[in-house]
Amino acid sequence: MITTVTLNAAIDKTYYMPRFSLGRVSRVHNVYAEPGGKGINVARVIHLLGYPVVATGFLGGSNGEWIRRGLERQELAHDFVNVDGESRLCLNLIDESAGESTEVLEPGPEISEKAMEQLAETVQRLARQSSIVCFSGSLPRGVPSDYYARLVTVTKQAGAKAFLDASGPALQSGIKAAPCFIKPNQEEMAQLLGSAWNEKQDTLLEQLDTLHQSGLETISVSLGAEGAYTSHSMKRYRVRAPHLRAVNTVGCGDAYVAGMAVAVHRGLPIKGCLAYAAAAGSANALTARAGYVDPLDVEELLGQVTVEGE
Ligand SMILES: Nc1ncnc2c1ncn2[C@@H]1O[C@H](COP(=O)(O)OP(=O)(O)OP(=O)(O)O)[C@@H](O)[C@H]1O
Ligand SMILES: O=P(O)(O)OC[C@@]1(O)O[C@H](CO)[C@@H](O)[C@@H]1O
Repeated sequence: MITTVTLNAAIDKTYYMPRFSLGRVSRVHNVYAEPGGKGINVARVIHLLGYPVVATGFLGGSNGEWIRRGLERQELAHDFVNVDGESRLCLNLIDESAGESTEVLEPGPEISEKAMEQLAETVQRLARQSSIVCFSGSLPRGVPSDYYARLVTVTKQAGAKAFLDASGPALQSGIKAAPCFIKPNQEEMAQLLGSAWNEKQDTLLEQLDTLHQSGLETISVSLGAEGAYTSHSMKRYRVRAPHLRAVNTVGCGDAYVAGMAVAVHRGLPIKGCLAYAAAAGSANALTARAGYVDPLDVEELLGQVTVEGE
């Protein structure tokens, strides 16, 4: 099975409105409310693709209870640690006339030392039964930036592969534990390398090699509609995503991670993994909800993804 870890779970609300203007009243005509946060999205996409998955992390308060009930409705297996305080609400405001999305993300609850210990034990137990453990998203308050590194180490010691999709100090510190796979987008990659991402710049590619030397096997820089650039064991690949009419691109990165996890779990060769990950990411863009794919879309888009490289 695959385990996903969401430290900062959320009720994801997506508001569709004809027009959104700051400082004005905006009326919403369509609302979706879903259990979310990046790792929960990854788990849902893995489940929709037909593979066994368990979601863990922290849940708190009545929002946490709402998320738990939502996971049950979606038949998603879960094993969360209860915390004091409230799990957060994340808003995605979609302005249909401009075709723009604005996200408003709460910081999440304060996490105690005791809850962090409990989650480390849960991750160790689940990792022993898993091929892959995916860590995704921001850190709620009180969680130190090296917590992902600790959980990645626990995962590797338990014999599973660790995937990490984080940003800023959490990513910077997490990669010190050498996860098997990371998926920064261009912005996150620029933060990590200290310079704007440019796949033609040799000095940046050399920095990727330094990351490989520290044990990181696969680095996918996701590029939205442009696809992804991947460095795998010092070999380079360029994936072109299919052209499509995007409905909602929030969660595309999570669907990409889910596709990659499924493909690695199935033992596909690297080019097959990259194509499947991109097809899953692109399929998410076709759905109104964040962190959803129709498996038929994934199969169809797989035929339209191209992978160039070694
Ligand atoms: N507009 C689009 N058209 C086609 N494919 C897309 C589009 N946007 C995203 N994708 C697919 O999804 C993958 C991941 O997208 P992206 O780089 O936007 O992730 P992200 O920034 O991490 O997203 P998020 O944080 O919202 O989950 C891309 O590599 C691509 O395959
Ligand atoms: O604050 P984080 O954890 O970085 O991001 C949270 C979030 O924006 O990411 C998902 C889309 O990838 C949404 O479901 C969720 O609301």
